[in-house]
Amino acid sequence: MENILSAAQMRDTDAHTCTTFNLSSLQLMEQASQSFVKAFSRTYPERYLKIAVYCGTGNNGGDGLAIARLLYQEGYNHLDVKIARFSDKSSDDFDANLVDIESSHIPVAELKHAAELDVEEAELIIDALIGSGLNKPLEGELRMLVEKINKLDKVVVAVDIPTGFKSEGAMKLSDTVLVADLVISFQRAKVNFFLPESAGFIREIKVVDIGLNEHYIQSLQTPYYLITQKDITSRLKRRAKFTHKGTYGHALIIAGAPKTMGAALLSAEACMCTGAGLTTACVPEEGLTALNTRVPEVMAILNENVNEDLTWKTYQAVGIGPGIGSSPESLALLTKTLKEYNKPVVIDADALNLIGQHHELMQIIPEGSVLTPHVKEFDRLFGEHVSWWDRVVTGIDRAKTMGCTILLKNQYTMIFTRDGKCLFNPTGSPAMASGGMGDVLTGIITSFIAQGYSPEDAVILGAYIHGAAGEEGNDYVVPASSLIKRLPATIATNYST
Ligand SMILES: NC(=O)C1=CN([C@@H]2O[C@H](COP(=O)(O)OP(=O)(O)OC[C@H]3O[C@@H](n4cnc5c(N)ncnc54)[C@H](O)[C@@H]3O)[C@@H](O)[C@H]2O)[C@H](O)CC1
Ligand SMILES: [K+]
Repeated sequence: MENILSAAQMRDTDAHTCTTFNLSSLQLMEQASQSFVKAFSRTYPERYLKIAVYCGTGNNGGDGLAIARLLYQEGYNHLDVKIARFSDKSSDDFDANLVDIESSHIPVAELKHAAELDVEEAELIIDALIGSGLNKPLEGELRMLVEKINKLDKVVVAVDIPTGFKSEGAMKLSDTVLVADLVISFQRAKVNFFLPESAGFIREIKVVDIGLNEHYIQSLQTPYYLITQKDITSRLKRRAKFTHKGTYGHALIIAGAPKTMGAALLSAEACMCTGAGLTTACVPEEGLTALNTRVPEVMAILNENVNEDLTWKTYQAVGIGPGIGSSPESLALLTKTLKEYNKPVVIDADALNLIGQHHELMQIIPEGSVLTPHVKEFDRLFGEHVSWWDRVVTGIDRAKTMGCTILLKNQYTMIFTRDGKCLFNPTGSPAMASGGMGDVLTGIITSFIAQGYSPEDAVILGAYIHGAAGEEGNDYVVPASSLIKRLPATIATNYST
């Protein structure tokens, strides 16, 4: 997994890299600027593009000056630099780069006030005003300048971090941020890039290697990690020769009510297609024909007969919740499951809402269980939150205190582990924003547990594979039932590469 660093850890790595690699901070700035220019010229190869580089007077501004010089050398000759000099402070490396640029042919203008900016001829603006050094919300002249640039409606490419964007901590949608079409960020994505509030400020992100000491970075402690494909390949086990259905476990999916049988069908079919040796669905009698017709591979027990028909030890994994509703019978079934199945349970949808309404059930959730809420279910369980950052804080805390893995669904789904980490899943697409997706995920995770994966690995694999299957084909929308059909192939591609 890739660890995600705080701004302070980034500064620390910066200094450590200079010492261990015998580099000056100016040389590191040059490396970072070269990496930016490489990524920039791949995205915007047109050398006639009119570009304005807006620089602050710290190291982000220093990068901006070096970037302008390097772009000019690369043939981007319709280029000018604007320096926002709203204070007397400047960094040494900014000053050094200013000397270099002043001896070049690039026009440089200094703004002492935001009001001095009237027309902007450039088609594209490079934002090098402030990066990771942001220490308070934008105000005064800088805020006015950023608001003015935002109104220009130009393409904006930010250096490292958009000006005014906090790399960690709670964001407010009312914050003033220079809205970026693209952020070319140094070495690691910043944690707030993964939270939904960032959508209003950032359209696309590219992370470039600037030559920081990776060995050192990996030694740094952080609660935040990004899941990579390697984590999936290293976890997924091949199906060995001479194995049989008994090798891959028997999963029980408790789902569905007469009017919401679709949830049970999707969940059970996803469980089967993820590779559980056997899948049984516990459903109402009204759903039996649908189940037998739609997924003949899945066996059934009737939820009204559970007391006679259910033998817990038959099942290596149990998933409960999709479409069960909130009837007293569902509450009784959930309570029975949590009390009697003394292994981890995958808890989703209506089961989470029932726990939200009957908080005493929290106490009987088996150790190691998996909770898979979407944002509303998360808030019903743990209380209202005003920002996604606050949810991250709560998720980390609750996963530890409950001894459970909590998966909070999102564009970058967050997985809170029992040992206090927050893992971001990179796969998935807005095409997956449609009904039934969560039911499918419950089936996938339950299936991986039945096959012998630990609940935490099952969640990591489940979130990644679910998202990867949704991305395939780049479709406008992926109905949950089509995603299920892709699962066997998606799993196979991820263990064979
Ligand atoms: N390891 C790396 O990632 C490298 C990063 N580089 C670049 O350096 C910046 C960070 O530079 P720094 O000098 O620390 O800060 P900034 O340039 O972002 O900010 C300058 C300065 O601005 C002041 N300030 C902060 N908040 C406000 C505010 N709200 N209003 C007004 N002024 C404000 C504060 O005093 C800051 O110090 C990083 O993003 C990269 O672009 C290196 O070039 C290479 C290695
Ligand atoms: K910036």
